[in-house]
Amino acid sequence: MKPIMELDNVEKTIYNDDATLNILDGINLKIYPQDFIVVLGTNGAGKSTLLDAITGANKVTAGKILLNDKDITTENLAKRAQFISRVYQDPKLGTSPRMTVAENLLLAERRGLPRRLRSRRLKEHMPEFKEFISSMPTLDNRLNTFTEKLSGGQRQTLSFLMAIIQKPELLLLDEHTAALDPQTSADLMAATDRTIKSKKLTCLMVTHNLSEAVAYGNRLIVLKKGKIILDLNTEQKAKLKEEDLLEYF
Ligand SMILES: Nc1ncnc2c1ncn2[C@@H]1O[C@H](COP(=O)(O)OP(=O)(O)OP(=O)(O)O)[C@@H](O)[C@H]1O
Repeated sequence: MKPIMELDNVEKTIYNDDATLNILDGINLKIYPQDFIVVLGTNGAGKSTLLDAITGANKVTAGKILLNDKDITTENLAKRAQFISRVYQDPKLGTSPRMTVAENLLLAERRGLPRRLRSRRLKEHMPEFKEFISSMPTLDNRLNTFTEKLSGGQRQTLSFLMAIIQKPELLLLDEHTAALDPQTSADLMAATDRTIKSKKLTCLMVTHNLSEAVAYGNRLIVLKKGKIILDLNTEQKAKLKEEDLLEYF
């Protein structure tokens, strides 16, 4: 099987006045279709820098990034955003507060299309959006609610739906449940997992939550000081227990 994404010896080096920091230090990773890879690591391990390197928010200093065999190492954020989407930790990022849930979904569905094709006829899309949010009970009957009136959990759920509405080649989840209360976080995580499976998405998820890391995904990588120090495949991950991970922290 061909990988969707390949990181080949990726490095991010920062030169300070008196020190050289290897924030990403020779990352080699192949992400295959329908992989759900969990990324764990202590604070400062390089997780956000890795996601920034993949999206193009931060350019790498060495190595190559391939998307479906095409070298995208020098492509900018906007170009890559057609294929790669990201959900952040902060419920305020990713959604427009003064727009309704349905308007936000329309914006996400039309993103990247030429202006003349960005239909303003929201009404026509309502049945489709109703169906689209039906798997997310927390957003039931909320299509006409202004986003600023939603709870943090509802807003994160909307951010997640906006990130997948165009079915990205690669979905990046950047601790997307971390800012929520434990029950809301668990509910969104379970809904995320169901959706990734049913829509056959390919996903890379950063988390600090060890039980989530054990329970979800088919692969697990641990980052430490910019290097991948553990890379478990599906079989190895199936045998994994939470306590096995403690030694890496
Ligand atoms: N522009 C920069 N200049 C200097 N140091 C940087 C820069 N960007 C990141 N770093 C450092 O690189 C390391 C990795 O940062 P990064 O944010 O990727 O870690 P992380 O694993 O996402 O951490 P966290 O779990 O705290 O979010 C940190 O030590 C950080 O201070």
